[in-house]
Amino acid sequence: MTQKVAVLGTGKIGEALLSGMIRAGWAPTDLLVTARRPERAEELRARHGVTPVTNAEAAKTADTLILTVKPQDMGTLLTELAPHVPTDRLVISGAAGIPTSFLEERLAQGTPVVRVMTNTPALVDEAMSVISAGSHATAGHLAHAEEIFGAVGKTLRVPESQQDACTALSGSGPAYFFYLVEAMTDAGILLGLPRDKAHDLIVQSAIGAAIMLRDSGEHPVKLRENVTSPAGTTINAIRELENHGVRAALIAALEAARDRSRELASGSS
Ligand SMILES: NC(=O)C1=CN([C@@H]2O[C@H](COP(=O)(O)OP(=O)(O)OC[C@H]3O[C@@H](n4cnc5c(N)ncnc54)[C@H](OP(=O)(O)O)[C@@H]3O)[C@@H](O)[C@H]2O)C=CC1
Ligand SMILES: O=C(O)[C@@H]1CCC=N1
Repeated sequence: MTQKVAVLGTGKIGEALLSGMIRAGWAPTDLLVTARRPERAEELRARHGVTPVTNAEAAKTADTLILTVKPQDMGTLLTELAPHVPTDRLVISGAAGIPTSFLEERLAQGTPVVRVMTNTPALVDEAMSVISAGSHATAGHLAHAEEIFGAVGKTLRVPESQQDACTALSGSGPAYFFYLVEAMTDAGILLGLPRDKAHDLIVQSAIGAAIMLRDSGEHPVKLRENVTSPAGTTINAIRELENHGVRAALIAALEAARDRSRELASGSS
């Protein structure tokens, strides 16, 4: 029997997931979407050939519901959905901070819930999605969530107690790398390079470094040491990074992201 999947609140992350599922072979006719604005629903239909429905219709029709609204909109969406979700549906939450218990308390007793934190590289099938079971989710439900999110990249199962930390690392993670590229491109301009050349040099260096990190099996310290020649250029840069507390700043930044994820747990702003 065909499994229907509905993405509810199809914004940036919902659409990234949806497009990846279609690239991976899901039939658009088996994918339902909901949106708050009619023009957004039509945009999704035109772009992907998926079927826009109401939240209630999605709840009644789809076997799996993936909720990709903002944490602050989750309470309202669940209030609307709750009367319509049969307990044999799998409900997946993609929202930062929101614990599975938040959904379980608002849905019918026994509804299986899975929490997933993915990231925007889903757009290029290189997402990192971390997956945790709620109290009624079985191994089969987790495997189904892995199948869906596996369409857009890697998946990893973690205890739910680690979800806020994972949100800080990989959920928000791409933003830190974009920020670094932005800052390093500015440095290139200071050093007299045209912006487009500086951008290309930094992006290719980032891609090369990322592939080495993934494929070489070497520790990042060893990879950095290999670049850092005695009395050379790199060590001068590293000294400045240490002088400016960049390592401490990153630790503090990720701690702040983890804390914000915890704050979002109640779904309030
Ligand atoms: N952006 C990211 O990098 C990541 C985001 N996330 C999580 O994904 C979720 C979505 O984030 P993102 O995609 O960036 O946000 P978006 O605002 O792009 O997407 C959320 C969408 O939900 C719609 N919406 C809100 N309420 C309803 C409703 N009741 N019924 C139907 N649609 C509704 C919004 O409509 P409208 O357009 O009218 O506001 C919007 O299109 C968040 O919970 C976030 O924590 C997780 C990982 C990474
Ligand atoms: O900034 C946010 O809250 C979302 C969650 C992870 C990435 N973006």
